[in-house]
Amino acid sequence: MFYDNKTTRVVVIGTGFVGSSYAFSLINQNVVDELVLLDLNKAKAEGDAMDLNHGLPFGSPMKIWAGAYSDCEEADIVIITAGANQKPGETRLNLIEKNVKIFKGIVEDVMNSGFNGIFIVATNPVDILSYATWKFSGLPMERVIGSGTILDTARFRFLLSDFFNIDVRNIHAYIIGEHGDTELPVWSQTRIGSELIDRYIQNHKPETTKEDLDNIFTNVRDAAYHIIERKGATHYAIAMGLQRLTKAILRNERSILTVSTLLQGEFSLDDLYIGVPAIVNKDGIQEVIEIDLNEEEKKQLAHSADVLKKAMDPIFKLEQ
Ligand SMILES: NC(=O)C1=CN([C@@H]2O[C@H](COP(=O)(O)OP(=O)(O)OC[C@H]3O[C@@H](n4cnc5c(N)ncnc54)[C@H](O)[C@@H]3O)[C@@H](O)[C@H]2O)C=CC1
Ligand SMILES: CC(=O)C(=O)O
Repeated sequence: MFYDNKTTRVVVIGTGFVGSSYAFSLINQNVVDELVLLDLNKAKAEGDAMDLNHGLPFGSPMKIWAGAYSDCEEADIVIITAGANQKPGETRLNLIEKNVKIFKGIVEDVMNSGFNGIFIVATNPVDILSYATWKFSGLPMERVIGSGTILDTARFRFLLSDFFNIDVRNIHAYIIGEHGDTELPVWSQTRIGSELIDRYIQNHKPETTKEDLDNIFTNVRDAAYHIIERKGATHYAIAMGLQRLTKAILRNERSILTVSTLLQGEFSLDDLYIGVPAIVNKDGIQEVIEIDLNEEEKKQLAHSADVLKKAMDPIFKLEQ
């Protein structure tokens, strides 16, 4: 891996909007030595590999090719961005049946290659497909990571930064729960610089109303609908989030990111993947950070988990 000078390899399965934007983000950040692109539409993966290779004289040396499942054997990370995306008006949960079927085939093919690295899952509904990948692969939960609410947290931090006119890097805030309609903002732990948000408002922007804050969250939760209505897909920001997650793994960064991971009693939840803060290192998930939630946030998280469980139960009962 990168941190111990071994050649690093990432395989991207699904080079649509998200997969190809992720590949572009990876090469611009000099994150990996070898990048393999794989798609059902082989010509698309080949075209992307050619196009990205032609950019290398402007970047750093690396190898990029359109490959096959056998290339997964040597991969540190296989990232799955394949499958259906939402059409205008569709929820992420509407995609469950078709994408679980696609995932069964993909994960089996990856595992048959002898793959023994870390899966990152981005396809929606991402919490349920991460759980499916964990089940289908038989890998330890540490090595199957969903993008979870990494994107929602970024949207939240951006909108807070915009509202308070403060550098986004000084906004410390999390969205947790389902990457979807039942996600929640952790207002009780939100900080601007080192000040809790309530105190920051009192001291610096006392005209802020509850409605202002509610609007910020609503725009986070509904961002995908707003973007899909306008351009059919969201891909740049998630690509950058996936690149950030990849770097945290390959460089053993121990970054705290709101990823989708298996809960085993944390937050009083069990046997589901859901977005929560966790430390990410070279082995994947090092530890879930069980942040303090207030009573309302606990209820909202329990509701989000309940909605996910109800959506996934029929699928996984059928699988058994
Ligand atoms: N987790 C997150 O925050 C986000 C997740 N997404 C999700 O990412 C997924 C991909 O979205 P887009 O890239 O916009 O879709 P897209 O339609 O542009 O790309 C999907 C690609 O998957 C390929 N594919 C389908 N079945 C395959 C298989 N069995 N093997 C290999 N490749 C296969 C297709 O040929 C296509 O190139 C969707 O489920 C979308 O909802 C999108 C944005 C953010
Ligand atoms: C599509 C999606 O999941 C998002 O942009 O949040």
